[in-house]
Amino acid sequence: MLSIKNLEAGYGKVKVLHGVSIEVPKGRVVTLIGSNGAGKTTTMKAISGMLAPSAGEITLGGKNIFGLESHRIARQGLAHSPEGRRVFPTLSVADNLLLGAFPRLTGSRARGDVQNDLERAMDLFPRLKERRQQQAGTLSGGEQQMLAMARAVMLNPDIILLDEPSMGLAPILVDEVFRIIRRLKEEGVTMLLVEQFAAAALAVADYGYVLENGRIAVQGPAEQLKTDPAVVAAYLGGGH
Ligand SMILES: Nc1ncnc2c1ncn2[C@@H]1O[C@H](COP(=O)(O)OP(=O)(O)OP(=O)(O)O)[C@@H](O)[C@H]1O
Repeated sequence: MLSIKNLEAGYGKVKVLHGVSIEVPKGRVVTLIGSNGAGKTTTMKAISGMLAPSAGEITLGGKNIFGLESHRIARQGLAHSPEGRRVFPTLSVADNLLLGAFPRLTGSRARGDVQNDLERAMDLFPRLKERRQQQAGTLSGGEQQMLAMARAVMLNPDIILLDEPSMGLAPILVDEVFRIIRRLKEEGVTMLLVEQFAAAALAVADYGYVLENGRIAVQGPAEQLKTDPAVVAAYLGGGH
């Protein structure tokens, strides 16, 4: 499905990724873990076109998406729910969600029934359903984060990149986010997940990669990583 080979990217002259290779098979959840500054967000941005990668190969369903502009990559069926709360503050919750479907309406992908998808997104995110007419800018931070995630779902994508969906959320909302990820997985949605809660990410994922200083240091089935002494010591110790 999504195949990344020897990806290199950075900011100006500073190289952050030094040849990252990741495979995300169809229907699977793959997690990318690593400490602060390892390059997780940079990897996600380079895949979705928010940042222009400098070298490597990226294909989605066998088609090249390396170096394409982000809106073209979205049309190919890749949704990116970025870190932070990127919503349109003056629009309602429902209109934010409808905008999530926009790339697919203007692209070559099937239009599908947008209204149906809106109802499906509301069912997945009950908190948003209760607030569908509320201005997005007046939602709580956690709710805005959920809205950003729901908007990615609205693209009806082949794959969703989720960058720290639980960041800054109260514990009860973190549980809700993971419940939603689990449900999307049951529906067969392919996901690449970056998460600060490595244990929770490995519990939902099929496979994991550990990024250290812009390189993949360890990879393996999630079950295996959960008991890997180096991974446990660095990422699954107290507090995670
Ligand atoms: N816009 C930018 N300009 C310059 N350097 C940047 C920029 N964004 C990130 N970096 C640097 O790139 C490196 C990797 O950052 P990145 O955000 O990808 O890490 P991360 O693994 O996602 O970290 P975190 O878990 O803290 O979000 C860091 O050293 C960071 O300072």
